[in-house]
Amino acid sequence: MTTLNLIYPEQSTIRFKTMVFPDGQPHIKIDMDSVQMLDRRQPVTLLTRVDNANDLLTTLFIKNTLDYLEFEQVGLHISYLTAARMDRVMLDGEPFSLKVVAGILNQGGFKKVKIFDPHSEVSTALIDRSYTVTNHQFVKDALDDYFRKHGNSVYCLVSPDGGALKKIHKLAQFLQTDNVVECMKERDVKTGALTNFKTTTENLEGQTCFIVDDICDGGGTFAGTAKMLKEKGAAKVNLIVSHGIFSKGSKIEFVDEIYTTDSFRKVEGVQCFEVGKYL
Ligand SMILES: O=P(O)(O)OC[C@H]1O[C@H](OP(=O)(O)OP(=O)(O)O)[C@H](O)[C@@H]1O
Repeated sequence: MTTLNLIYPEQSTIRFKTMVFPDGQPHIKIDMDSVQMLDRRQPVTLLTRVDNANDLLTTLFIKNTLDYLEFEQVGLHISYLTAARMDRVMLDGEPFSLKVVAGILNQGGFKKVKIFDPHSEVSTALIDRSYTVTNHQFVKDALDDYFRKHGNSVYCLVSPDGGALKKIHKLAQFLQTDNVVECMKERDVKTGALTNFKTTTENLEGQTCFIVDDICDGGGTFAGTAKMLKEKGAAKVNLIVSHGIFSKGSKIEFVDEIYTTDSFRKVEGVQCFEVGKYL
């Protein structure tokens, strides 16, 4: 596969240099020697994080460069998509950010777009020719790693809220388990405050729980959920999140171990897998 890999440049088939001009404009230069021998009718995949406005612009600049070079089939693999959480107008006076980001990506005219564990189906609904790459294999790898280190034990998968609930049963099917604990939380979208952590599961005595979700930002969702699970007897509460932002650090109260990927950035102090394997 021919790749232009911004996440792991050393693995890129097409070599390039990225830079930022003094006025802040991002720029890319493709090493023409590395494209000379390529058949431009064959597919090229651009792998990138789209975690800020400059990444978005760089992505479109690269597509434009490849268009000029007459590559015919350029696909885009996105490890982390900025604004994926803003999948509706949350409050009057705020934008529908994901719609804007999707509109920009659609300008690129990519042949196919794959997104690793997007926050909701709104991303693939708005982005042309786009597909979700599920978290299934990543979660399986995390569980295998955990049980290799700690020995096998009875475990349950936990969905912490409504967003995660939509995905957890397909994951459970993939992992061939039916031990799923459904939880709920409430978020005040004005203040971000989290309250009302609850679940209908009564007893988790001795269980090893794995909370599975797309993003850990400040970690409040997971501290609140883990506290509740431990009050119900859980022996261990671990967290598996595809995208580790960890805006308040990677130590989360009541959570024992954390698995994430470098989809957003490489995270120290937790088990951080390379996202490239899953894209
Ligand atoms: O680490 P935190 O700061 O707690 O944020 C992470 C949570 O935020 C997002 O969900 P959101 O609250 O937007 O709800 P939803 O999944 O039900 O849409 C995400 O899916 C996590 O559940």
